[in-house]
Amino acid sequence: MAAPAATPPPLLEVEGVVVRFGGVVALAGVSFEVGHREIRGLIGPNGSGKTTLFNCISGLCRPAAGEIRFEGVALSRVPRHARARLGIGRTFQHTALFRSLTVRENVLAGAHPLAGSGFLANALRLGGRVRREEREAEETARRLLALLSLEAVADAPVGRLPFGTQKRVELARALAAGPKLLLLDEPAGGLNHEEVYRLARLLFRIRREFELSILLVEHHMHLVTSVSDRVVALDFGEKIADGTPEAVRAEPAVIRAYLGEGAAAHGDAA
Ligand SMILES: Nc1ncnc2c1ncn2[C@@H]1O[C@H](COP(=O)(O)OP(=O)(O)OP(=O)(O)O)[C@@H](O)[C@H]1O
Repeated sequence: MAAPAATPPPLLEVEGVVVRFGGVVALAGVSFEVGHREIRGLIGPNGSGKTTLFNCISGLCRPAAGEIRFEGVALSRVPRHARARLGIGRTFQHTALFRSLTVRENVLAGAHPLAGSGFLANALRLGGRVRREEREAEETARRLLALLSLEAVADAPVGRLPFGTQKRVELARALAAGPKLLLLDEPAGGLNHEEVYRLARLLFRIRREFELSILLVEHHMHLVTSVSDRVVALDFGEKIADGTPEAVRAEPAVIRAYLGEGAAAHGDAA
């Protein structure tokens, strides 16, 4: 009889991660998982450790203890620059774009073939392959500009665009690199009600079309609870809840963290 097939590991496993900044414990042994094609919300009041956790996953911050695994690979062994190639993409709370370049150039930078081919190979003999990858990158950029409704501003310098549009450019740039996991840091920041609604539909579409998972840091509670399959909540660097959006919203520790002592008896979080 054939042995049962081994279950593949979750896409991302965060295990006992600890980060300290001097006397401040930013993460106090946090553990959770992100499944394949899952939209996972990450919530918590200001200073609860969400950005620090993103920084540990993307390699900007090194945990003092614990481990993070991506498709079973321990990230402590993977340098920061190699994590994008593994399939980890990210957007930032305050965007990190090339402001003087156009929207199209920024998106192309995310998909640039030299990232895959290597400068030396390009210089020596792989000209044909690089040209093909260049064409593919342009096609990817064209598709992403259409998906994110950026065609009309494709040739405008990013720095002159409204913040909400810049956030879409950053999302397009992150997608251009073909991530398996997308870390989104407050994508709804500065968006109006109608734009938040469109963002929710866009996140579902991105998951479906790119077959990826999303870890979403967001203060906009309605967005998080309407798009996430599961939500993890932090407070002062500790995990205080992990489960369905409904269960996490109703969790007394979450209500206390958002609304203060005494609130838990009265209702759910925001
Ligand atoms: N580079 C740093 N040096 C010192 N302390 C830091 C540093 N980065 C974060 N902290 C502290 O670590 C804790 C967690 O901060 P973090 O930015 O991860 O929280 P957050 O949940 O992302 O907050 P916000 O919702 O306001 O973005 C806070 O107490 C913060 O002051």
